Amino acid sequence: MTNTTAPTTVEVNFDGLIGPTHNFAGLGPGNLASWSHRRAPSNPRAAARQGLAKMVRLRALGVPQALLPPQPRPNLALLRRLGFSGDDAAVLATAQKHSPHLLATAMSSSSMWTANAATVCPSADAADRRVHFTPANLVTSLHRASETDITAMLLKRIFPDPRFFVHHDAVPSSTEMGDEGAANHTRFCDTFDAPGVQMFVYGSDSRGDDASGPKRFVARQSKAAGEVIARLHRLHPDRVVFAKQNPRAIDAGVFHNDVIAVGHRQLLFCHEQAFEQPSSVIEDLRRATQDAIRIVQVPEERVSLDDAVATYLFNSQIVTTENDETVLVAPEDCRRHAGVHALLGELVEGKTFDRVEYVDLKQSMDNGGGPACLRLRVVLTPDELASVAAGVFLTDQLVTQLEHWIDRHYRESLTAADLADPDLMKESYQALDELTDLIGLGAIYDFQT
Ligand SMILES: NCCC[C@H](NC(=O)CCC(=O)O)C(=O)O
Repeated sequence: MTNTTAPTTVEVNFDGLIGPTHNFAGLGPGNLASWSHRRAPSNPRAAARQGLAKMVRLRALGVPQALLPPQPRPNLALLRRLGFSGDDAAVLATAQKHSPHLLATAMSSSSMWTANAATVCPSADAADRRVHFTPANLVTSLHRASETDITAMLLKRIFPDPRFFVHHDAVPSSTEMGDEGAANHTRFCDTFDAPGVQMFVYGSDSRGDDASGPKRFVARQSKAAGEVIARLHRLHPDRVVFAKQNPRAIDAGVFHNDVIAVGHRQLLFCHEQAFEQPSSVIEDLRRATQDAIRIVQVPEERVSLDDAVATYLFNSQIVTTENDETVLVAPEDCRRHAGVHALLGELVEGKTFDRVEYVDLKQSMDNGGGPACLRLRVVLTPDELASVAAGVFLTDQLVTQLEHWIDRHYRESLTAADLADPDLMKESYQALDELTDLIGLGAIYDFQT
């Protein structure tokens, strides 16, 4: 690589920095890992270190890497709104006494999974040539729905210039318009500067075919939300595809489509059970991309739906490195599973991927969040990139600072009983206060004013 290369449009990964109150509370609807680890002790320091190490790996591959800071927890405003009163310590203590579930809701570090923060459309796809953001309403669960307002605020701070960026309100919060953001949204393109085709995947259709929906778990993403976002983001209808999730997959633990499918440039890598009608999805994608798309479907007999969910194979990230290699960044669990590991060997041999790199994200994985859940992809032209708040981009210096910051502020372990500890609240606010300074965002949270 020479440094005379002209600046190009890039895809930046915005990973959620895992917060100091990371814990396991079994809060994720239809999320088997979250449920099976409920009330297990968590390791916030290890969690944050694992997430940061993943960001460092991606940056080393030549992928532009930035972060979104954690949201303030405890969410005292939420607890007060739920009727817990008194001073801060009393609010925490009464919540713990009367509803440990609501206390955990107000302590969740779930904003780490930034694939659910928003749906983002690059300027090349929008009629007004601006980047569009719609924060997700996450209406299915209270702990996640209470992320939306802060997410919207953070995105406006980080992408402030109205010449380049449009920030929409979240889709109205109603179960018929459930929206979980980019986890159910995939964009296909040749190079990042070229116009893309966007696929909106949904589990429920408010127009009344819910009899064919999942039986065991809730469908979190609605078709209506995707339609709203496609309109707001001013996408060309010929370049938008809607695809319905297979209800059997949702019932097997595929609570977001990114548990079963991942796209990058013109490649869609998915399980054959991902969609209700795979052949019509393929046909629609072929038509919209004018046959440019390559689809690699893994059959059930190679990897069962249950094994796909258990290993999070399809929650891998696919990236193009600075040497123009296509690399799959997969959870360690895929290396440990003989069948999945063998399949990945074949995919490398067959040149679907040049290489597979494995990352240890155990703390996030135990709550149902793999590599792809932890990142929000934002495609930016050089001018757009130059206008983004610079402090959120990883640099060698920031990495060292964050490592020290985590080690200084995060507890090694947390149990459900610790969640009401007023010292944990102080530690968490103190950590975030230093962090927002470190990344140049200043005082942005209520507790800082
Ligand atoms: N994209 C991955 C999201 C994982 C997330 N898990 C959670 O919220 C678990 C939280 C807990 O159980 O403490 C979810 O299910 O939405």
